[in-house]
Parts: sequence; C-alpha cells; structure tokens
Amino acid sequence: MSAALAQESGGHLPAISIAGVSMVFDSPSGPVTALKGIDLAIPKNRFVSIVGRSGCGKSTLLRLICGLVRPTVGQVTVDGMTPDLYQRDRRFGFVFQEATLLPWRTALENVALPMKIQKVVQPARREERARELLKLVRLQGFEGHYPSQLSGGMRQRVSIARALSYDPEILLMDEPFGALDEFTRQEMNEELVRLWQEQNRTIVFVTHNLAEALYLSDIVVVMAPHPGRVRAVIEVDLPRPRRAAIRQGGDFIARLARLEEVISHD
Ligand SMILES: Nc1ncnc2c1ncn2[C@@H]1O[C@H](COP(=O)(O)OP(=O)(O)OP(=O)(O)O)[C@@H](O)[C@H]1O
Repeated sequence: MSAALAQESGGHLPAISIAGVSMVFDSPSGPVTALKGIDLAIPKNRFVSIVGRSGCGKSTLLRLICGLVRPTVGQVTVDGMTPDLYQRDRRFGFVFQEATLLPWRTALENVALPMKIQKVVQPARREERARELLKLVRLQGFEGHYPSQLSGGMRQRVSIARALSYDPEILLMDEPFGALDEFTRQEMNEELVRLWQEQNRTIVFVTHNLAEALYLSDIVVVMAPHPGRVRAVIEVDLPRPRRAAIRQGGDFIARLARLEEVISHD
C-alpha cells in the first residue's frame, strides 16, 4: 500500500487494494508487460484519477480492478473480496468513452434496463428510479428521447445515470468525456463533481486531461509507461466544493504545472 494512500484511508480497509501486481499480455510479437509492480490502495469514497501517457496501462488497471482480466502476478481485492465476487455481489458502475446506449431504446429505457436485467430494484420502482436518475443528471424532459436525438454530452449523462441505476459503491470511468468538445467536457466535469459531492461513492477515473484530473480528484495517480508503473501519487488538497472558476486560480495553475512536470519526466 502506498504510504500516502494508506494514510488517506485513515487505516481503514481501502475500497480497492492492488498489491504487487504485474500484468503481462501475450502478443504476436512476444510478451508485453503492461503493468509492473503496482502497489496502490484506493480509499473509500474518494475521487481518484489515473493519468499518464498513452500505453502506460491505465485501462488495464481498470480492467484488473473489475476482474475483466486477472493479474499475472499479485493480488487485487475490492472491499476485501476478489473483483469477481464483488462484481457478482455488489457490482461496479461503468462509464466508458463512448456512451454504449442501446439506440432502439429511449433514455428512460436505457437507464431502467440494468435494473431489469440484474433484478436489483423492484419492477414497480424501476421506472420511477430511472426518472429520478435522469433528473439527477439534469435530463428531465428527455426521458422519451432516443440516443440519436441527444447530444454527445447528453448521451454521456444517460450513461452516468445508467451506471448509477443499481446504486454501485464504486464507479469506474474510462475517459468518459474524451469524445466531447472542451466546453461540454468542462460542463460534464462540473456535473460529475456535483454528483460525487451529493453521493458517497468511490470513483476511479481514467483521463489524459490533467486539468480535468486535478479539478475532479482527491488523489491523482500518475503512471509511467514501458513498463506501466506508478510514478507518483499526488493528493489534491484544493478546497471543496469546487467551482469551475477554481481552474483560473494561481493554486490550480501551479499544481497543474507540477503535474505536467511529473508526467513529462520520462
Ligand atoms: N489484450 C492485450 N493484449 C496485448 N497487449 C495488450 C492488451 N491490452 C493492453 N495491451 C498492451 O498493454 C499496454 C497498456 O495498454 P492500456 O490500454 O492499458 O494503456 P492505456 O494507458 O490505457 O493507453 P491509452 O491511454 O492509449 O488508452 C499497451 O502496450 C498495450 O498495447
């Protein structure tokens, strides 16, 4: 466990513990070491971003956390259990870069669907809950719209509402705003900060955008490539609640410059 993060978790069981993890993939040109010697403890209810150059293993780390792949060496535990068990018992919420909505279902139906498939909410409550969630992401009035009738930002809001539908304690987000224009991206950042502040959840958020990582996070994990490893774990002690204007402040700009320096240290 990283000392900084262990301290951050106040000595309690972290939400996610990654201990001595290495991940080697077979490829036609030989083995690829995607991750090497990763030790990381992600505390409960914190917003943690993972940043780093392309190919440094950010997505692989997320896939290990949710049990989509198993480490070659080392151990991943989520709330004290294996990722598989956690996924079966409690479930992660996922949001990916592309809003993977079903085009033939309305926004309301897309949000309600996981509750139906996973039978986690009483049938009579599903529609009501889907409506509440769409309201939470400020999409009231768009319940009957199909994905093709929504903007990219709106589709990502539907994805977030859908990920929250079965009330996951841990939300895994892989470049969720990467395909959005800068203005919509900042708007979505503010929405996510608001949502996170209203609800207690652990969020692990992968991004290439350092300003986004700083603005959103309590902790930024900086990774380095070849092989993928943790270069630094940075605590972001900017006050909360955070408003968009904080990005123009000297404190924020100085932190951003330091973060850029750490990343470009290859
Ligand atoms: N299934 C796989 N088979 C072989 N190699 C893989 C596989 N998945 C990932 N890799 C390799 O592992 C390394 C890390 O990939 P990963 O996608 O985790 O990086 P990333 O930091 O998320 O990259 P990006 O920022 O470009 O999305 C890369 O060299 C990639 O080619």
